Amino acid sequence: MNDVASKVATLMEAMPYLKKYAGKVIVIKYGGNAMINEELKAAVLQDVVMLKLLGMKPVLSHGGGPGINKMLEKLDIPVQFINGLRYTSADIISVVEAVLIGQVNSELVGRINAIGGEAVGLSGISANIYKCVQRSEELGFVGDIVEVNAAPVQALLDAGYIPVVAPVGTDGNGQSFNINGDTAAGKLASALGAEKLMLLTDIEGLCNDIKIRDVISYLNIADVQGLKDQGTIAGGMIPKVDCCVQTIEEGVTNVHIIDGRKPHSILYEAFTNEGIGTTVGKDQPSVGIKWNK
Ligand SMILES: Nc1ncnc2c1ncn2[C@@H]1O[C@H](COP(=O)(O)OP(=O)(O)O)[C@@H](O)[C@H]1O
Ligand SMILES: CC(=O)N[C@@H](CCC(=O)OP(=O)(O)O)C(=O)O
Repeated sequence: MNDVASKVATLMEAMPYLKKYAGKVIVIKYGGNAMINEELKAAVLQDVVMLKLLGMKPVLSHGGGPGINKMLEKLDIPVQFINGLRYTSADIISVVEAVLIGQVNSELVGRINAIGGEAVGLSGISANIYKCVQRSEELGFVGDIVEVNAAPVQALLDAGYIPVVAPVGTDGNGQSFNINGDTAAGKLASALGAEKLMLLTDIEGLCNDIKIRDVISYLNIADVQGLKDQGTIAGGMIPKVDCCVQTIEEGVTNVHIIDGRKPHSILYEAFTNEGIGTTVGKDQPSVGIKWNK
């Protein structure tokens, strides 16, 4: 195929997906180590703007854990995670807000706007978007979301803006809570009735073995407990997969864990027949699992 023919073929391959996703809400979770590299960050934000230009309603729900760690180290405050969640003292919640809202959110908004999108930055504190209760004494100011007020985010989408949302919530009485970025993105996707949730991460997808990187291309949620029991789903993948399961149970049908280190992974996932990473669902048997039996 010559060069022009192959470009046209790529566009034609995208056609059914463009039809399927037109006017639909697509929530993208961006965070972790996939956020550190500047070139990749530019590619992710270009993809988000591209989705908007192609007629979709993208929402960028971000994390920023590495930035929080860096700031805590500078301040000589110890970093501690319990089952993938950050111990968040009164001092640490101030740092979390400063980094996630003051730095990460405003940087992402500025960069989207610089490449032609119209982004508006919010956190879950804005209009009580993420109403929380304390998760446990042990974790300090970590919140469990008990209610999502998606109306302000929906209003921004309907007005043509790209909402960029930080994972900080509130008890509604002025106390802020730290929320895992994946959990917040999943809850927001469910509340918006999103067509698709994409969780960008720093690995190819859910793997049988992270040393071999053999990706499980389709994960039926019925197999999650078995994979946890045999130790395949571990570490940071636990809250990520739990979030996928909950989001699917709440009615979002297209949920994907994809490699945020691969440039333009969002466009690959959305508009190519192969897709990439791990699709999580409940409609077909898992593909690619190796059971240790
Ligand atoms: N079975 C698995 N497949 C892929 N990654 C896994 C698996 N088990 C544990 N992990 C770890 O989970 C990490 C991703 O989780 P995390 O670092 O919390 O993501 P992010 O910060 O991108 O949100 C991977 O880098 C990997 O080290
Ligand atoms: C409760 C909790 O652990 N909150 C996370 C919020 C940020 C986040 O999730 O960032 P990534 O997506 O970049 O990891 C934290 O403090 O690190």
